[in-house]
This record gives sequence, C-alpha cells and structure tokens, in this order.
Amino acid sequence: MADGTLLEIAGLTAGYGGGMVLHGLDLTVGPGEPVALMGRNGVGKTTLLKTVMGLLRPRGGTIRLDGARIDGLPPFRIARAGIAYVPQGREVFADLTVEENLILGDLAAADAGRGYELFPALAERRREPAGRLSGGQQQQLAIARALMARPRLLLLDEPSEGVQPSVVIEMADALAAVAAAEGMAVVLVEQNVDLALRLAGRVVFMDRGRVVAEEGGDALRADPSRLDAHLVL
Ligand SMILES: Nc1ncnc2c1ncn2[C@@H]1O[C@H](COP(=O)(O)OP(=O)(O)OP(=O)(O)O)[C@@H](O)[C@H]1O
Repeated sequence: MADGTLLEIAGLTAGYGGGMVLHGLDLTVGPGEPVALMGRNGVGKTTLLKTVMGLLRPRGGTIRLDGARIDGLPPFRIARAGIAYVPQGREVFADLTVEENLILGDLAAADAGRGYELFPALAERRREPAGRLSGGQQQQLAIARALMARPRLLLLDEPSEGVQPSVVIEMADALAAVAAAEGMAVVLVEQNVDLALRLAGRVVFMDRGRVVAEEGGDALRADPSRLDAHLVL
C-alpha cells in the first residue's frame, strides 16, 4: 500500500464467552517490519494473534491486510491472504519426518529445500520423525514449516520458551534474514528480551487488552532498562 501499511488493526475487541480480553486495540505493522509484542501474562497477546489469524472471531473493530478487511474470514482464507501463525508450544507432527512436516507447510512446494536453507540442522535429520528432535529443533521446524508458503506476515507466539540461548539466537537471525530478503513482516510475542531486541525494529507494549506504548528497537538496545518502565505497569 502506498502508505506502507501491511497490517492495520483498529478498535479491535475480542474475548471468550462473556469475558472480553481485547478492549479496542489499535496496531499497524509495515511491510517487512519485525515487531515484538510484549506485556505481562494475561494481557491478551496470544488472544490478539489468534484473532488476527481468524481462530477467534472479533466482536468489533477491523483488521485489514493491504487495505482489505480480513476480520471475520475463516483461518484458511487468512492463511491464503499471506498470514502464517506459529502457536506457542512448537506444534509439529511428531510421527511424520522432518521433511514431511516441511512439505505440509506448502503442498505446492516441490521440495523442502527452503526449510533447510533457513535451518541447516534440519537437513541432517530430514528422515527422522519430528518427535525425536530436541525442543529447539522442533521450534525451528515449526517456524520453517510456516515459512514454506512465503507468508507476508508471520505471527509467532513465544518461540523461545524452553529453547537454549544459542538456538534462540539462530532463530532470531534466520527470521531477520527472511524479513529483510523477502519483505516479510513479523509480529513476535516474546518475554525473552534477548530475542525480542535482536529481531524487533519496534517493540509494542500491551496492557489489559490494548496497546499502551511503543519504543524503537534501537533505543531499547541502547538502554534495555527502558523496558522495565513498560513491563511493570
Ligand atoms: N480459551 C480461552 N477461554 C477462556 N479464556 C481464555 C482462553 N484463552 C485465554 N483466556 C483468558 O484470556 C486472557 C488473556 O489471555 P492471553 O493468553 O491472550 O494472554 P497473554 O498476554 O498471551 O498471556 P500469556 O503470556 O500468559 O500467554 C487471560 O485472562 C486468559 O485466562
């Protein structure tokens, strides 16, 4: 879009049963922009990702991708529009091989090469059941699978959970490379400051179902103590 907006969320409300979790949330993300979303437990970060992906129906507000409304569409149509989602908990098909998991990420892909370029360690284990990989490699596989279809926007929920620091850094650098090379935007929900700051050009802070503040990644890298002011609200 001419104004450089890929994702535009305005006045979004959503919740479960009688309880509202998102209370009029506004957020815009530019093409190719890596954004980290931070905030205390329970403020609605996961709920936001699920709502953007169409897994939870919004109660109000609008979600636009490249200017076109996507709120209310079913998840498969949102995926086709160019959004991929890697939920918390590294979901892979444990009984299928690494290669089969990758191919399932994009049935139109002739081979899984793209996934192996992202994370070369996966190539060495391509014929093994995914369930035998370490936690960190399963997370890499879940991310690689989501990237097979070349999304324009990747929604990623807490990928660092239970993953060793060296693998976290590898994940951040692989994602940053794809974001830069292909113009893929990322919305990363992350408590791990190292990962959030390594990847994000901008950090957005949520509290009680709304975006309440944001900071440039460079300012936070220069002075990470600025994070505390936003996270202890
Ligand atoms: N399936 C559900 N049914 C009912 N309530 C839910 C459901 N999922 C989440 N909630 C509630 O919605 C609120 C926001 O949860 P959400 O998972 O979006 O927060 P979060 O910011 O991602 O926190 P966390 O870091 O703990 O995952 C919480 O009060 C939670 O208990």
